[in-house]
Amino acid sequence: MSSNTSQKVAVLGTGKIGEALLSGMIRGGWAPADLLVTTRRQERADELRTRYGVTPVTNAEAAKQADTLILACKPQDMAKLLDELAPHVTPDRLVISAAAGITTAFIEERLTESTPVVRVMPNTPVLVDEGMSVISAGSHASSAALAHAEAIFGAVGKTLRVPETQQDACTALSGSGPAYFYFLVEAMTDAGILLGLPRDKAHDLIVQAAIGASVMLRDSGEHPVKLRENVTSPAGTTINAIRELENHGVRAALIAALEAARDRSRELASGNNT
Ligand SMILES: NC(=O)C1=CN([C@@H]2O[C@H](COP(=O)(O)OP(=O)(O)OC[C@H]3O[C@@H](n4cnc5c(N)ncnc54)[C@H](OP(=O)(O)O)[C@@H]3O)[C@@H](O)[C@H]2O)C=CC1
Ligand SMILES: O=C(O)[C@@H]1CCC=N1
Repeated sequence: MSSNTSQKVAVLGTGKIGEALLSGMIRGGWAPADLLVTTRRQERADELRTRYGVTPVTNAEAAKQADTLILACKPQDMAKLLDELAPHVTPDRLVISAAAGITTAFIEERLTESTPVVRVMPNTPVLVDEGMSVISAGSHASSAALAHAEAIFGAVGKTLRVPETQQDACTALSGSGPAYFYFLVEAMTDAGILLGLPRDKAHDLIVQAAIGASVMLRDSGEHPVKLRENVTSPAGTTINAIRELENHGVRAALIAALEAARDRSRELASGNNT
């Protein structure tokens, strides 16, 4: 929904993801006058007002003034935020949570009965309009509510609807996903250093390989196995590297890593917040 509908959207807990979303919404045509933000620290509120022209308010004011409330604090801070909001949120509001692990039921049981809640798992490429936001409806969210969430998060990348039972898995794959690629780039750049390349050249080579491979994955329609086979010449260089990756259990490590991320997402929902 764009600014000409005069719907107000508030981002509550405007940190990294909240700001990324806010900046994307403004790029996508939302009027800063229709965007409210809440923060814990005054200096952060001032920073957001100066940078984007949005209006900092308290959580209670956000609930009173905004039609859509996007909860973007850490899962560990969610219960406290909901305690502050609960007296002020009426069921004509749409509540969207971007917090890992937090279920729509967790939110619904703390708000006025029948308040529509949508759970979204974005990722940091929303900063460059290449995000992926995975969206699920709570028990009182209509298809219009889902479409509204899609309009907001669709301004900064793609969206995908899934049943909420798949959200923890999607968090492991997509929410955390960019971190794994950065980790690979970091490790492969170190390999370049070992092989005698200057760090800046190694970095540029790996980043461009990542961009080229990503565009081919997205646009070629080929299976990743086929794309990898095309690089892997008989008795060539690549197969020697692949053998080492398999010897070191990299495939199994990735499977175990994503399973651990999925499990942590589940834990956050069950109140294990340490
Ligand atoms: N980072 C990522 O890649 C992704 C994060 N997420 C989810 O997004 C959420 C935010 O993550 P991220 O942006 O990284 O975290 P940040 O810590 O950057 O942002 C959270 C913000 O919430 C503020 N805050 C906490 N409690 C309150 C409150 N009661 N009232 C107002 N503001 C409050 C914090 O203030 P202060 O700065 O003072 O602590 C902080 O600025 C998390 O739930 C995370 O699971 C989802 C997808 C990807
Ligand atoms: O690490 C985290 O918990 C958050 C959620 C997904 C990405 N970052």
